[in-house]
Amino acid sequence: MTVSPRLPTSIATVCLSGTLPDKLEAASSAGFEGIEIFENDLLTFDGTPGDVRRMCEDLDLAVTIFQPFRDFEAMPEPQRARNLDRAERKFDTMQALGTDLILVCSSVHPAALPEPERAAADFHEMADRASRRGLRVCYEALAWGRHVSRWRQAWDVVRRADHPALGLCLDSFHTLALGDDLGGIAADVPPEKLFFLQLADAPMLSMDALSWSRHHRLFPGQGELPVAPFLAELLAAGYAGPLSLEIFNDEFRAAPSRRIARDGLRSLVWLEEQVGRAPLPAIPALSGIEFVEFAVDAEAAGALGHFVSTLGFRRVGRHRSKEVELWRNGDANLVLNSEADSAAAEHFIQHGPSVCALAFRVDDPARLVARAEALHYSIWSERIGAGESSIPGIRAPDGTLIYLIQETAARPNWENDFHLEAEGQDGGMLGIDHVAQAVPPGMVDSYVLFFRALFGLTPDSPWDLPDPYGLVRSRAFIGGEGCLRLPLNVSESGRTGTGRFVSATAGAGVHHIAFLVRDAAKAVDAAAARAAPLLDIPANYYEDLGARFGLAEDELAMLSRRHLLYDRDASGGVYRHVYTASYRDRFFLEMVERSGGYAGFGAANASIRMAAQRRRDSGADFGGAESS
Ligand SMILES: O=C(O)c1ccc(O)c(O)c1
Ligand SMILES: [Mg+2]
Repeated sequence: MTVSPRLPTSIATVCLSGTLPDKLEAASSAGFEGIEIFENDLLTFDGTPGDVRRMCEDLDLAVTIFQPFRDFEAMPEPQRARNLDRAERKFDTMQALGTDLILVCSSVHPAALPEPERAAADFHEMADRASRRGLRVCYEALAWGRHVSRWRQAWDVVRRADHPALGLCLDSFHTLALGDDLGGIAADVPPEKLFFLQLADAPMLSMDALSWSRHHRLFPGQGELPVAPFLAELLAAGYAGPLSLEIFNDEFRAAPSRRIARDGLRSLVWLEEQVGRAPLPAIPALSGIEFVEFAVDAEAAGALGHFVSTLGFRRVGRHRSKEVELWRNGDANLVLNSEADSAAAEHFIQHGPSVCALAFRVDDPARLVARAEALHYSIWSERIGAGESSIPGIRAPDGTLIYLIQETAARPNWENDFHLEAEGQDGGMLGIDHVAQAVPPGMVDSYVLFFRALFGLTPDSPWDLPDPYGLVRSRAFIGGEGCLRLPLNVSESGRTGTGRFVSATAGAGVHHIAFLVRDAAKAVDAAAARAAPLLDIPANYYEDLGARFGLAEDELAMLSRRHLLYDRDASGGVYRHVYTASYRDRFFLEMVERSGGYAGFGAANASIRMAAQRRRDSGADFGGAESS
């Protein structure tokens, strides 16, 4: 089979924030080849269409389409004649803009007639006038169109109109939102009638199509619609025009346009891989989190070291050439980095004591780096001393580094980089179970794309977690057959734990690290003996737990005595877990025991945890100098 060359990329101005020049600049600098000029962006611009054309030429952007032209077809006179005049005026604009294609979306006008032959006659006339100027027209079914809402109805009109300057525009959202598909399009529609393609994804929501479309569209890969099969089918039918993104999204409109444009281009690179067009370096096997690295200064390193020591961590190594400590409990590693002039130091200045890097174990780091580059993510390599390991890092959307550690049969060789001081002792932890991040509302979709497109993580079902001061929405991303678990938490309220984290640290980042233990009860007893700042859980919780799960009295007493939280899934898998108070209102730790294949995160207990943390934090926060 011959692999066709990749199709030109394009993005609609409506996807991006800012003025028209900002939008063009962002699209061009992200690497798009084409731009859809959304009419409103032209109307609000105080230059001429010719100025827009020149800006696009300077930025190497082709104007792929001018859109939308609304409420055109099947109107009674005199609106019919007026609409054709209106079209002529828009043709003038198109010529000045330097595009030959206009999109007409299906009419929502109450007076539009339900007669496809009338619509076809109008389109024949419009296309005829367009073709006299070397222009073309394409017709798109809006999911909420008055008489035309499906692509087959739009095709029926285009077929009847039978004019070479008239074709179809397909938009994945309008088709997929109605639960429709492109079934049979290759048999019915000749390729030369497939004029334009708009790509958009969206989360599954139950709401009317118009509100869904105008506020919740996403780039392909960020939502849940089957956009890749949609594209594959259209390519099989012979579509050869641009791949153009058309996203109406409230957060995109407010976010920095360059980040959003970059994500858009990434989504198309990923989509072309999904449909087998332009393969990327394959995703290597991921097998867990080798370490979590904190950016600290000397003072914070002391306090944080004390904090984690209450969970049984011990300092086991010092870096051979840098101010970096390795703390370990069993197979869980924490790195405390206070080295000046490093990525960690930069992170510390911007965010204070916080997680600046995660290290994933990967069977082929170089291949993942190549994939990251193909997806336009930035790569970081830290300055190293002689003989030390060079560990590649990838920048996450908030600037946190994801280091890639070569997975080997044995544990990675920390000896290269660290003087190990206290080997041999084992605090018994089995590793890092999951790492949750707090993300500001406008950043979530960037993370979703990062996790899915780069690492191939799959999203778990979303959860609403009620904090006493607002709702936290949570969604975990899972990879490596469950070895890698990364919940993302977002809150519109600045007063929730998640919201306060985001403002305290000026950005996104890790606010919770869970360690896997063999026996939660033993782990709690040991931590309590070290005066760990564990949360107090109210008696009401255990009352309800007993009622919900029918736990035996002695088991319930065992849990409540230790303030252990408990969850059980439908197939009997059990989760026992305990949380600490937060470290300076920033992040907190958890110890978890999983049995019977439990795969969740105890989401049912999150509200109990958040309320307990607020009680705790409004009293004495654990600052490291003293516990409880
Ligand atoms: O929401 C709209 O009106 C609208 C306009 C033009 C489009 O291409 C579209 O998909 C939707
Ligand atoms: Mg559209």
